[in-house]
Amino acid sequence: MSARSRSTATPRALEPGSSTRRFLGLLRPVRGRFLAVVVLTAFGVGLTAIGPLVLARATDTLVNGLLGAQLPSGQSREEVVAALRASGRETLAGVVASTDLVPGRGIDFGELGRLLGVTVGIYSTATLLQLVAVGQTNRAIHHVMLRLRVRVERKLNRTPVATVDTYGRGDLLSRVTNDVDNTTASLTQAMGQLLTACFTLISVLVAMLYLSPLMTLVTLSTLPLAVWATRALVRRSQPRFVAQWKQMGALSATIEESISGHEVISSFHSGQQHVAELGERNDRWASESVRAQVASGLAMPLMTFVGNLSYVLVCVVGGLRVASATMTVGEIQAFVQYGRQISSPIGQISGLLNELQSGIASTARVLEFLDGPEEETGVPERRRLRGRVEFEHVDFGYEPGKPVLRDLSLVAEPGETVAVVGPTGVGKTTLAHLLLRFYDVERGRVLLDGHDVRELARADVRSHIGVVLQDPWLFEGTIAENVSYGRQDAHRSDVERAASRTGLDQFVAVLPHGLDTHIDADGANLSAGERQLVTITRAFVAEPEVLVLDEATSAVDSRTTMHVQRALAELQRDRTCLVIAHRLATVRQADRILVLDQGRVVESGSHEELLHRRGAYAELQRTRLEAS
Ligand SMILES: Nc1ncnc2c1ncn2[C@@H]1O[C@H](COP(=O)(O)OP(=O)(O)OP(=O)(O)O)[C@@H](O)[C@H]1O
Repeated sequence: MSARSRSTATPRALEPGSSTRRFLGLLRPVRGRFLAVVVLTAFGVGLTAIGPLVLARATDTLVNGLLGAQLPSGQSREEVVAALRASGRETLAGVVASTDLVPGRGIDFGELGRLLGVTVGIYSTATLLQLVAVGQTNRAIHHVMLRLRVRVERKLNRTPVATVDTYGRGDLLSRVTNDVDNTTASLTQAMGQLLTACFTLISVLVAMLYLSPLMTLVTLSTLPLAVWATRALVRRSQPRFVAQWKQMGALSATIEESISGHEVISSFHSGQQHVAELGERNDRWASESVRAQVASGLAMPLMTFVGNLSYVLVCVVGGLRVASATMTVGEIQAFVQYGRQISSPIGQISGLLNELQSGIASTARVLEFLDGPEEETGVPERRRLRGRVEFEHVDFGYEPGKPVLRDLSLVAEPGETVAVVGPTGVGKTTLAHLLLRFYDVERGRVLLDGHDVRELARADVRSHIGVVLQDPWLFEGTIAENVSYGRQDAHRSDVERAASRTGLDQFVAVLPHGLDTHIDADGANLSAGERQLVTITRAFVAEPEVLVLDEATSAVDSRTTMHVQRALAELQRDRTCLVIAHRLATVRQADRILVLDQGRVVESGSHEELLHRRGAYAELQRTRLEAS
């Protein structure tokens, strides 16, 4: 691979800080809705925090009534307190002094009912606001997710082949599926639970401070312990989550291999070996996953423990405060409630931050892919070329220090059929990769009608080159859709004309819906020959000036060979044709045969000329004949 293309093909890793920023940046397109969610959540949670204050009043009304009913009427509260103190009942005196009861008066049910009504109203409104916030959150996240998936889909279509190779197909698959899902789940949590937890923390803190700064301090005295535990857990779990998602990528790669190579695996009975490898990767993923989950799973029990500690402190100190008449029983009850309300968001925030780490790690992987190099887009200029192909002193290697082509030069004149032969792995297919700009040369030039292909847009180059590969690629859809894939603006008449020229029409005539017959993914319900006829017809529709045939007839059964040969001959007529020949039987008709060896063209001529010369080609023929 060239130094230039190598540097652009390598994906860059994101800085940890910038990935968090960009994770939150995903919410930018829905900022209006996000703001609405923030406001709704703030009000909803704020109301919930007011609830215990009203309930405190209700409790005090109850305590006042219960105590008051037992005290003699006709005395003032102060007189009752003094009498209790005189009889040595200090604690009860303190409790009575902390209230505003009227001796002899029982429970004020009217006041109690009103307070309970207010409480129900507060909690109902809070629930309603939070429900609306959840609805808005879901809509916003749905929108963000949709945009992200569209971006990923677009990017996939623009990612250069070289970059896909760099990631590895399985890892890429995992980035665009698992990591996108995980990003979405984390955003939902960040926008929902995390927001609620943060607002709860703030509003409860304000309510507690309003009631009693001292008791607030007592309630929060366990906070440093909670913060320390949270930070320790986050530090431990973040690298574990990154490792977990990395292992998930590797696992997906193995699964993808076993699906795409299913037939080969079955035919070589190597299923067991594959299962073993899958098992090993699965184990590695499971072990990373367990480590990550154990680290983050410790958060909840730890926070519950800290919460309970604070509860005990509030009860003890609160009891003393009531006895010393500085607080009411209702207020202490409110603090018990607040203590619970505040311990839950502290625990939640730590747990959610842990999960967010996993989401941010996934986002970094998705963004790394989205930031990766891409091919220029745009509609190719549709102008006719003569179709002259030239490789001029080309040097190229996929990996540094491993050259494949060395100072290679060749010319295919317009309309000429040039076959390239040579030992396996010598670089024949690489010629097609360079011509199509899947990769760029390291040194030298590849010229199309005299233009350096690197100076033309990739889409432009490819619009002039038709490719028929060894392994026909078909997608799920009708035969006509598969054929017209060769040219976006192809009409039905173009498809029909091409089908009649390649003979595909005769094959589809017996199918139930002709050209509109639906084919499975990869054309599994067609024979190999039929699949190839479809791809040849596809190349026909595109009307390219140059054709690359990658040993197009190798996978064809004898019944269809003749048809495919005829279709190919028709396709080759009046076009420059580069035949990447992996078998020698198919090259005899070529105008010229080039023999590649050690990265160079070592012989050139017609079949007869080369045989006569008794050089590399004759040697290749002889070894092949002996081998067969
Ligand atoms: N994407 C890639 N990344 C790294 N190396 C590659 C890549 N594609 C091919 N190669 C290597 O480059 C060399 C040339 O490969 P190429 O496919 O061009 O050979 P070929 O002559 O077409 O072989 P065959 O006749 O067996 O198909 C081989 O050593 C191959 O292993």
